[in-house]
Amino acid sequence: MAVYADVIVDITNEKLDRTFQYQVPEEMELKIVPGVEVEIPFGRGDRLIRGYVVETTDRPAYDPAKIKKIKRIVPGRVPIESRLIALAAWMRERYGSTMIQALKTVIPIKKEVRAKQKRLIRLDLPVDRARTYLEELNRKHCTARARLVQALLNEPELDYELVTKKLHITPAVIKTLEEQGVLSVQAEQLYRNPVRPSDRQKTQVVLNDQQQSVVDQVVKDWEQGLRRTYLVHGVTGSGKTEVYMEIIARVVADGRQAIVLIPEIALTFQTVLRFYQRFGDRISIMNSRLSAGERYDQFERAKNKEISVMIGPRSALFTPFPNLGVVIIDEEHELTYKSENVPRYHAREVAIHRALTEGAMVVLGSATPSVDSYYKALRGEFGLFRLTDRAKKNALPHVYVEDLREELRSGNRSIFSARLQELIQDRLQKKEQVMLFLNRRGYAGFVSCRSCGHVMKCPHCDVSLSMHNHGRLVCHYCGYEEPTVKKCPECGSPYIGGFRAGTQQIEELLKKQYPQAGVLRMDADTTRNKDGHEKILAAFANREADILIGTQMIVKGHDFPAVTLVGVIAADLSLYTGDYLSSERTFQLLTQAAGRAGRGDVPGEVVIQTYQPEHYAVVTAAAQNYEEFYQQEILYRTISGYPPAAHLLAVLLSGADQEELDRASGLLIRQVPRELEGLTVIGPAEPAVARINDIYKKVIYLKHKKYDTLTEVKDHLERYAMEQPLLEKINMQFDFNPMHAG
Ligand SMILES: Nc1ncnc2c1ncn2[C@@H]1O[C@H](COP(=O)(O)OP(=O)(O)OP(=O)(O)O)[C@@H](O)[C@H]1O
Ligand SMILES: [Zn+2]
Ligand SMILES: [Zn+2]
Repeated sequence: MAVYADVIVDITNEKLDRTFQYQVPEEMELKIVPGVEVEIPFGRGDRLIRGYVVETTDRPAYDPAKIKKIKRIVPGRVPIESRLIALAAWMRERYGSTMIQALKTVIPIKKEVRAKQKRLIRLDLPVDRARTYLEELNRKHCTARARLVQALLNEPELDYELVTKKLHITPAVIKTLEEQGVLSVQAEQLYRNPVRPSDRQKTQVVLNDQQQSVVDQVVKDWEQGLRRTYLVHGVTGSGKTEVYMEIIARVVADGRQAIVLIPEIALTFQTVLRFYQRFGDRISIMNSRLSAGERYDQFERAKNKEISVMIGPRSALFTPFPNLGVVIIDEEHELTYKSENVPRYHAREVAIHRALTEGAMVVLGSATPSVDSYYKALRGEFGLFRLTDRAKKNALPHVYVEDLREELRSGNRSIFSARLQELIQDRLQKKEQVMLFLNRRGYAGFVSCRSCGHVMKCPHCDVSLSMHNHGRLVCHYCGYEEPTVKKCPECGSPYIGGFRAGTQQIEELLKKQYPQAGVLRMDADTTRNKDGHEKILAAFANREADILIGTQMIVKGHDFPAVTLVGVIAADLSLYTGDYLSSERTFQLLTQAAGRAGRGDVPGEVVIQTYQPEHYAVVTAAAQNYEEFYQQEILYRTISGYPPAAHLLAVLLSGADQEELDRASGLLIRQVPRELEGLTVIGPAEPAVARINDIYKKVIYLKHKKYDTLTEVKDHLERYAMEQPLLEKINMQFDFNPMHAG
């Protein structure tokens, strides 16, 4: 059978989907795979040009007699483009998508956008005068200006964006200082080739024994040509970032490049500055605010080896470094590493695959490693290192767990426990700051008893049931339903229902109870406007308010030294999100929230409020005991057959016509090859949100011990869908080991 190849001739073009089909000469058949660079006759004159194979097929797109033949495979070194196309092909197969969707994920799209001019802020005062000025600002409590001058004293040149977005300083403040002659704002050209006056040696710390031992072992492997994945489990503040930088420095010294993935929310000014001080303009920072043009420029600079280190969120993983040496993934447990767009890839898996094919290593780091990575580390798949001590020796905060059932029993109906109220009062008096955290993630419609803590769960899936609009309790995995209860089946109490508490409600209560307190609220409502996010954080950093209320947006990466109390209003909100990750997520959120308290000189306190004080996620988080949490959690995953003990594939179906969708999902579920041993089929069920904008949704779950079995099923369903007219009207997407609730 003849084989045809779709070839792309200009991958920098916006139209990645413009491919041209060629016939593959028989002798090349085994070598023609996605990514291979080929020479092809092109256009009327059949002039020879180069292109890349993106896909092969046995179906000709048009009359086979008119399809030209590939001339030859371009010999020599495999260009980075080839490797990225091969990576896209791997992602397509592993996660399920079209080749074009995969290519668009991996390859930056060049648009005719004029890149915005980058600006730089430079200190214009001599250092001693700047110091005097800083003292004066501090005396007058001009906190925003003081913070900027302090930052400029640490690093005399700063990226403008960095200062406004990450240091939370408003343009007005910069303007004022500029008018006073303290600093000047300059344009990009100067930025690109800056004279770097700062003495970098000064900022380099001496690694402690634990840190040094990690670096030594990784470097030893590196020098011996061993390429592995490592997991660094280090408590908050244990100095993981220093370890990363040391490893990067070693790799860069060999002429290789490094990618550092950091969740955008944790990509704070302090972090960026540390990399900047160490590697100067060999680094580049990526964030989601960059225009397509800016992103493209950055990738070009990476390809041309103008930079050696790329720092950014998930998509920075595709930086086209020609000679990649290491990929670092900080906060590797973060959900944002899993893409919510097709192909729904996980950056950790893709990083490991990319590293494998390019001879690079991978370093994962977290204070609360994902159960998935820890499982692999314990099995020897990843090298495991532990950093058990804080580098600066300041103590971890004291954690109180407050039982909300007890509060109810003793007549306290407020959403603040007696302990939290007392501690808030104390901090207001001492003029220290408080963060209150409502861990609402996604849709949490669980039903629980406020008297005994009982939670309504699915009898088949061991996840919490969700209350739906139609007044029934539904399991998001298997579709099991039961009527809403009026009385607690455990204790008979009438106080059973959905948990309802919003950030706005908390704000109103606080204002009533502590009229003297300045309160800021950060949630989807208050951050809707452009820069709303930054303005709130800036105001809090400037101590314009005593209390900051927020959702998970406030727990990550922000360093507020005056915060000495953190309250978690209801740990239960993330304990029962109706999916198998809820305990893991809760443990991480509680640990991270606790990590916000006592970053300065005064030790911190944390109050965790819950109806389930005996839940292992709460107990182990309060004790800061990861090992114990992991042991309990892996037991649950193993018994219930959830990842990493088994793999889960969600087949997401959607369509505008409910009746068609029902028929299509019925057809599809009958196509699942049930004879495959060990395969569990669940559904079709309604997901958490069963209808959005009049588009109906259904989900089928497939479970198996082996990932590859699930990709086989996926391939089978894809083929079936292409031939079945009804399924053409239905949108079908695959999500392997889904991480987003519902
Ligand atoms: N060996 C060291 N000697 C002195 N200070 C250190 C050392 N290593 C790290 N530090 C300092 O300790 C603080 C915490 O270090 P770092 O941010 O690297 O920790 P981390 O593990 O990445 O923290 P987190 O998990 O909170 O992000 C930083 O201020 C850093 O400069
Ligand atoms: Zn009860
Ligand atoms: Zn169920």
